[in-house]
Amino acid sequence: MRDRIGEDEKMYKDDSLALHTDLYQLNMMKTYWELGRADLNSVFECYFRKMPFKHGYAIFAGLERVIDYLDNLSFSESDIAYLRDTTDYPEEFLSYLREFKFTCTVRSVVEGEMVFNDEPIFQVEGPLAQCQLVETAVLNIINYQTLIATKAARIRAVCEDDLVMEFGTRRAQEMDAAIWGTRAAYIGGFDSTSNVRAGKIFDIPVSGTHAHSLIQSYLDDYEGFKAYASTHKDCVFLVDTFDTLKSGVPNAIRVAKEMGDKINFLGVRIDSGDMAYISKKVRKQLDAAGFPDAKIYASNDLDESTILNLKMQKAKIDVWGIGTKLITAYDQPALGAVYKLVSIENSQGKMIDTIKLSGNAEKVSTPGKKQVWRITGKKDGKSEGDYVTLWNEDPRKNDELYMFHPVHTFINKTVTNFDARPILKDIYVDGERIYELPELVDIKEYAETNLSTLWEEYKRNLNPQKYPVDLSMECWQHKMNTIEEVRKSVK
Ligand SMILES: Nc1ncnc2c1ncn2[C@@H]1O[C@H](COP(=O)(O)OP(=O)(O)OP(=O)(O)O)[C@@H](O)[C@H]1O
Ligand SMILES: O=P(O)(O)OC[C@H]1O[C@H](OP(=O)(O)OP(=O)(O)O)[C@H](O)[C@@H]1O
Ligand SMILES: O=C(O)c1cccnc1
Repeated sequence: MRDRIGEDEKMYKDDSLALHTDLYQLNMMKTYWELGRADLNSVFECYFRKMPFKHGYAIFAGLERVIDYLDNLSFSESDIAYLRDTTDYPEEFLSYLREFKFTCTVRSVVEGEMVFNDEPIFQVEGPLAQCQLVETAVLNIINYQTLIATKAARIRAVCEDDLVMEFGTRRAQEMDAAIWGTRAAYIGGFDSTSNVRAGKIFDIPVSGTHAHSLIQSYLDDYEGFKAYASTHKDCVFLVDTFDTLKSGVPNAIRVAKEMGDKINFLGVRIDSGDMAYISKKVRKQLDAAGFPDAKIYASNDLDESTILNLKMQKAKIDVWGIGTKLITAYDQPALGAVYKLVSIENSQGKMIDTIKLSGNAEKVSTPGKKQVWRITGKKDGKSEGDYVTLWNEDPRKNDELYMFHPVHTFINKTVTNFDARPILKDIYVDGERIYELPELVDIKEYAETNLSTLWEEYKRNLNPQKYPVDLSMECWQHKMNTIEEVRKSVK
């Protein structure tokens, strides 16, 4: 009998995340282990192929959770017992898993960094079986969090300096998505969350108004607002339960006047109807009643395109509450990041770079262990593009850099007077973590300053210019040679 928390609970007391992987990873580990290949040195790299939401940049998020996963990666007794019950793995292999210790070197871009398609954003180097095991969880985490941080950045871009509140928990794809999605949204530019636990765990500012149910429970706007106001100092009244202009706002004003200094009447929230039309009317009502500083909050299936449209219509909205469309990445539910083997030790102990071919030129992987360099003009501090090199290259040694499109090579430029910054940083060296996680506010601030190095042309939400992600000549030539070699070998 396994050691369960309770009869009805599926969780195990010693639950671990080691089995948060696809069965095929364990099956491949078994092959490597049985045939003496488990400890061959290997390099895997993670990247995505298309910009999410057709946005000009993505914001990397997920490293904190990946670190939490890797720091604690080991098979528990119940994991081993489960595998014993459900697979034909021999005891020796189960013992190998029981002894498992993560000893890889991990490099990653840091959270808040701008990242682009077709460049490595995460790299794992070490024993083949270990690199293989972590693929699923690493992709699971990075795919989701990077997607949400990017969606948040798109929303932040149209909201300009307005406050943006995250309201997504109730619509999120379960609890983990709510918690980590909220954190990613904060990195991407949101100001606060409604999720109190996320506030507690990550120190994100928590904020909120009240729901229709409060008003419904009193069957009346006035009674509902009065009740809330008599029990809270800060008040934002939800005014659209029955009739925004005829009842909601007039009663909010009445209560605000009656309560005077006893409350901070922060404003009203609108959650339905034509928000351009209604917000303008509401603004007039509040101003006429002597509350020019009261803010108008809006929510209801908002996203960057409705917000932009509302702004175009000169809607008088000051604060935006965003749930569903952010937390579910409604218009693009997956980032599509992949994790590919780029180099493997052969039987003579030599590293051999590998490739995955495809009929589609953009899907052909780039062989070899690589670094990504952010190239920035020294004069203006603006990013010129990312330059992907083989590991042993250092563009800082060059006075000028020839940057060309890896598929359409006629698109090229020569860059001089530049800084080159390697963006893949050491996180673990031989299994030992050497990277200290920054505070979340610092990550958020980093994302913001990082973004200021990007030309406006790459930042607009609609049809942005394509930011260059180029291969160094050596890296490109190496890719061409490898393609040629593989083609010959399969003939
Ligand atoms: N002026 C506007 N311009 C563009 N989009 C708007 C405008 N006003 C509201 N919207 C958006 O249009 C959608 C309207 O949703 P819907 O048709 O469900 O109306 P609703 O007001 O929520 O309905 P109900 O009154 O039944 O709650 C929402 O996504 C909302 O954010
Ligand atoms: O629209 P979203 O972007 O997803 O933002 C979250 C939504 O959640 C609440 O509505 P809900 O109907 O769940 O509860 P309510 O009774 O408070 O309106 C809130 O009023 C928002 O409309
Ligand atoms: O505080 C709010 O207004 C809120 C919180 C969650 C979802 N919708 C609204």
